[in-house]
Amino acid sequence: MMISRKQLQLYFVMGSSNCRENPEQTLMKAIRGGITCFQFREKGKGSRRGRAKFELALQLKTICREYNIPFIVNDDVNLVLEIDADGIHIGQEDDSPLEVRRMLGRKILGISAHNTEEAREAVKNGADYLGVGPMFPTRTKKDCREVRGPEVIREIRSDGITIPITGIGGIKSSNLDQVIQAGADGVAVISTISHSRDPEMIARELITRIKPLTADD
Ligand SMILES: Nc1nc(C(F)(F)F)ncc1COP(=O)(O)OP(=O)(O)O
Ligand SMILES: [Mg+2]
Repeated sequence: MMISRKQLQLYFVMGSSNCRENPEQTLMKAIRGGITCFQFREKGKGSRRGRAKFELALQLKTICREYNIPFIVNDDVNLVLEIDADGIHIGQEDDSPLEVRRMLGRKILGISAHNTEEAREAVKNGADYLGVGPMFPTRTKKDCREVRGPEVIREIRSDGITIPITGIGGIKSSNLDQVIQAGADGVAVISTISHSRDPEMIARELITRIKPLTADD
């Protein structure tokens, strides 16, 4: 299963600990506002485990399927298989991409990359898209690598890498154009939407800015 450049335009990443209200409500509002892809990233202090994590994943997947939004799971290959998610996102410290690809078959495989070497390796290992960041300072991911900014996307593109790319890390309305002009097909956000008092309005504001900057498929 592929993921299109258009589906990567506004990629909402969220877990219950990122939300002001309940995650189902936050996701529904973000979808109404126009997000184009969703990642369930249930991680960190206060995140759900075991059965509670499974049930929340199922609920959020059901909502995404209703609105034809790709449902990606962060890190957890078994959960992807248990709930038949559309794909997975893994980073440099997670399971090996070749092993994950073997287990997932044709599902979407997203891989984090922080430089051209990691990007090239990820493409060789069959990534369907790259998540590159952190673009700007972020408080969401405590163990993130150094902030390199949109320049690293420009470097990856000038290395001849053409697969879909989304930028992540500290992205908001006022800085997303730099990420797309550097060569990303869209942006991934967590707290810009999940901490907002009006997730629908902020998602709409973001996608309205993104659309004119990105080529349609
Ligand atoms: N979760 C992510 N999603 C993306 C996305 F593609 F959505 F932009 N890019 C990068 C990451 C970071 O992935 P990783 O380095 O494994 O850290 P964590 O598992 O803590 O998220
Ligand atoms: Mg990870």
